[in-house]
Amino acid sequence: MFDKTTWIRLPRNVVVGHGVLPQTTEAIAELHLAGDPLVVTSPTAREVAGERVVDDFVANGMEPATVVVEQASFEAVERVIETARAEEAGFLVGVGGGKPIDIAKMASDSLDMGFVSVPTAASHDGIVSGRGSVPEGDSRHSVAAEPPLAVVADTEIIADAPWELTTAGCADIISNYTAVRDWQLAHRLQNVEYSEYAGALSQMTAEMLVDNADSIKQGLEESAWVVVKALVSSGVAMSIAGSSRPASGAEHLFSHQLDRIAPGTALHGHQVGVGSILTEYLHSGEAGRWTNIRDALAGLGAPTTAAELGIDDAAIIEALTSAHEIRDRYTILGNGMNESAARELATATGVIDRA
Ligand SMILES: NC(=O)C1=CN([C@@H]2O[C@H](COP(=O)(O)OP(=O)(O)OC[C@H]3O[C@@H](n4cnc5c(N)ncnc54)[C@H](O)[C@@H]3O)[C@@H](O)[C@H]2O)C=CC1
Ligand SMILES: O=C(CO)COP(=O)(O)O
Ligand SMILES: [Zn+2]
Repeated sequence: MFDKTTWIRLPRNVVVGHGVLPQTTEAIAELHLAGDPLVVTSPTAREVAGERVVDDFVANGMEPATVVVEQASFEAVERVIETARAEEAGFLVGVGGGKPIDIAKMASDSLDMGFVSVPTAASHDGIVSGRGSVPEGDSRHSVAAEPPLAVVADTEIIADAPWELTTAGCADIISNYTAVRDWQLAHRLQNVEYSEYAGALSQMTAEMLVDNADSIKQGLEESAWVVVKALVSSGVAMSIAGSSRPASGAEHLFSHQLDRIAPGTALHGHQVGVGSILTEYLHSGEAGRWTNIRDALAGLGAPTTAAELGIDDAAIIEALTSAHEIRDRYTILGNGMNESAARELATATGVIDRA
């Protein structure tokens, strides 16, 4: 008997473009959500977009409340949940970079409430996905959470964000190459369920971003457009898969370990980009495609070395040798790398200098 079931949870309205922020109210009206919004934002994002979103809600006859969060923590998620209950909010709107969006996403999952994502930076694909990432104990990877009902990405605002956030978003997309490689390997070796559609979409998204690299330049608003579209596509791939597998393999495990070993030093996307150089080398060897990944990252102005990440060599080796331990996700790291193999890999790829 055929007994497969799948739920693909996707945003209904995705609005991307120059000056679309005021269309947030319209994109939400179409969703027929009941009640008033609770806007979850951060101090900077409030200035660049949050206040305007609140004013537009008021102009449309709503009574919005606001919570300003600074850190991605369960304490912040709890604060949002309590405020939503106290204010009797009907739905949540995350305005900002990855942190306020994750917090709104996680809170809406607990509250069983609709959630809308208004990214002010294109820093990674969490701004459009149904995955939430808040550190808990030793865990840094994402978990299933409420996907946004709508995404409103104003490229004028995103293009004005610090450039490194955009190059981090690019690198998060480029890392899809190795994530899919790891997923296919896990399918072949461990019979992990693989989705051809999600794998192909994720891989194509990385290819299209690299093919369009010429239009990704500091000061060009088109860059924000290209990167946001790629992040949406990557988020859809994760929704089709029902997991982060299409966009997260060993390069993400490496990055999650760096988040523990050297917290707050480098951006998520930049770390996974360097991780991708390393794991592509493991997949295809010295003559393989790792140089294409490195050159694509370098061309976009994303880091390709430990020094450019601002992370010391010892932390790179520690992350490489411990990354296989942190999640039940089979990758090219297998049962783990020993220290000499990790050092050889990191020096062969130029991520660290030979001692
Ligand atoms: N849910 C998921 O699947 C994923 C979640 N994450 C999480 O996302 C977080 C990192 O995301 P980020 O976006 O880097 O963090 P973030 O929300 O802290 O933003 C980074 C910085 O950019 C500033 N910023 C944002 N937009 C701006 C604008 N338009 N103009 C000026 N400044 C602006 C913010 O104020 C902040 O200082 C981490 O907590 C990480 O764990 C990372 C990857 C995937
Ligand atoms: O960052 C992600 C995809 O780009 C999410 O991956 P994780 O599930 O490893 O956190
Ligand atoms: Zn990522």
